[in-house]
Amino acid sequence: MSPMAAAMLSSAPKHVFSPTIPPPDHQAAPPTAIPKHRPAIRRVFSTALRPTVRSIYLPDSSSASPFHDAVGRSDWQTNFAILASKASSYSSSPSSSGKDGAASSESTNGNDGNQYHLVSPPPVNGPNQSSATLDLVPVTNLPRPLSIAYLSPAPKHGSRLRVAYQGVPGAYSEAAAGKAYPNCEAIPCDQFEVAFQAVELWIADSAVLPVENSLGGSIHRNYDLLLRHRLHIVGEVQLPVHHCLLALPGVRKEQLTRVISHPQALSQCELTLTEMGLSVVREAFDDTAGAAEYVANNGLRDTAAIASARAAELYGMQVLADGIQDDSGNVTRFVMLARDPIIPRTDRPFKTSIVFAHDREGTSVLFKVLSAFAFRDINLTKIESRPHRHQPLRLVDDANVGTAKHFEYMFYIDFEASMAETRAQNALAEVQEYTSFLRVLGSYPMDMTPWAASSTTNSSASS
Ligand SMILES: O=C(O)C(=O)C[C@]1(C(=O)O)C=C[C@@H](O)C=C1
Repeated sequence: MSPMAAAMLSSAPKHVFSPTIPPPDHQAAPPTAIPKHRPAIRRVFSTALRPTVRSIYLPDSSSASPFHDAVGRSDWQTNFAILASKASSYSSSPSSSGKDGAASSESTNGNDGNQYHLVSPPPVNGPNQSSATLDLVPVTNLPRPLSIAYLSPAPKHGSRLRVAYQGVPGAYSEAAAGKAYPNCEAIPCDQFEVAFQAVELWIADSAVLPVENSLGGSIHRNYDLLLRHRLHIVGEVQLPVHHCLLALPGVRKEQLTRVISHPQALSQCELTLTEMGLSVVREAFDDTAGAAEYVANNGLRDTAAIASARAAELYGMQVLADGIQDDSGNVTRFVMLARDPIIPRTDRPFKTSIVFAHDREGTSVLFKVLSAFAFRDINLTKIESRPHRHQPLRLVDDANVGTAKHFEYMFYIDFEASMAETRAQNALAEVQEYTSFLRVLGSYPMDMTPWAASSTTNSSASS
């Protein structure tokens, strides 16, 4: 890899900031760092068996220690978090004098039933020095040192790869996680942002999140989060999305007054729902499978959910109509995110994702950026613009009179080339000249797996 590519991929923060752009909201936590001032993620079980990462933000003062409860606890909790909270939960004992200048040491039973080993430091000024602070260290269950195995993004210690996704089991994102990382342990998160945090806090090894759908378009929230967080795109998966209309067993279409689902799913089925002649209001829900679970848990006989066939199975729902997406070739593209970038290669098709902003007036900057790729015959597969949150408006007129303002944007581009290729490095070197901010979000293998259009088309949607 050339020095330029290496610099771009290994030290993203170095080349990304311009004086006009403040640093991101927070940085990825290094493995051993305990997030003292970071909002806590706390686990809440919404069903007895299903751990879901939910973002309930608590002020740090609500925890007895800065470590305790700093990360969500659950079955899949990493040894990191267990170690961190153990290390912090050893309570200090009332003070006790040391004996005759030597460190004292004796055993006692703690309130928690553990046997503790009392250790006091030697008194500094002789035997009568009092109130040496005691550290209580449990004799049993001593904290074990971290080993290199826990510092690896890949689970070399024999466990399965932990992959965070947004939604609950049965969500399309769960299926995408399974396609991206076969045999992974999929970790449900209640929000996209929580999935980012789960990776940053080493609760998960990777996250798989949707960025665009062939019918519904971009999932803007994830574009914004890509910029606010420091994770790298290490891959992509395209998932055919086949929607079903689900209702409680025995419910007929005529009884329905409401359809709930993820906004993307609702928009992907809009025409079909209308054609089906349903007299229903549409309501947004956090995710498709969560909508099905909600209908099932609350016994709602007037409400249907748009979700997958797997969600129907999981939550005991009846499939009223199958294949209700407006196009049989409905596909959602997901990105795979990790704490570290992968090394770009040239032996297979790669894609690179970048984001940039410019602070020069005039529209020709965008034209120049695009021409940097066109000139080198690099195909662009996606362009997205998002409001520049730190600098939403630009004053064109110094006098600030009239309406001489225009919106400022961040531009996201995906192009078909690897950062290991000279033409891609040269294109980015040129782009850097025109822009005030440039960040490579990732250079990763393209998903080339052929997928068949859904065999069930919307015309088969029937009760
Ligand atoms: O709600 C789900 O099941 C999701 O996985 C989310 C999501 C999305 O955000 O676009 C993923 C794929 C489908 O396009 C519909 C919804």
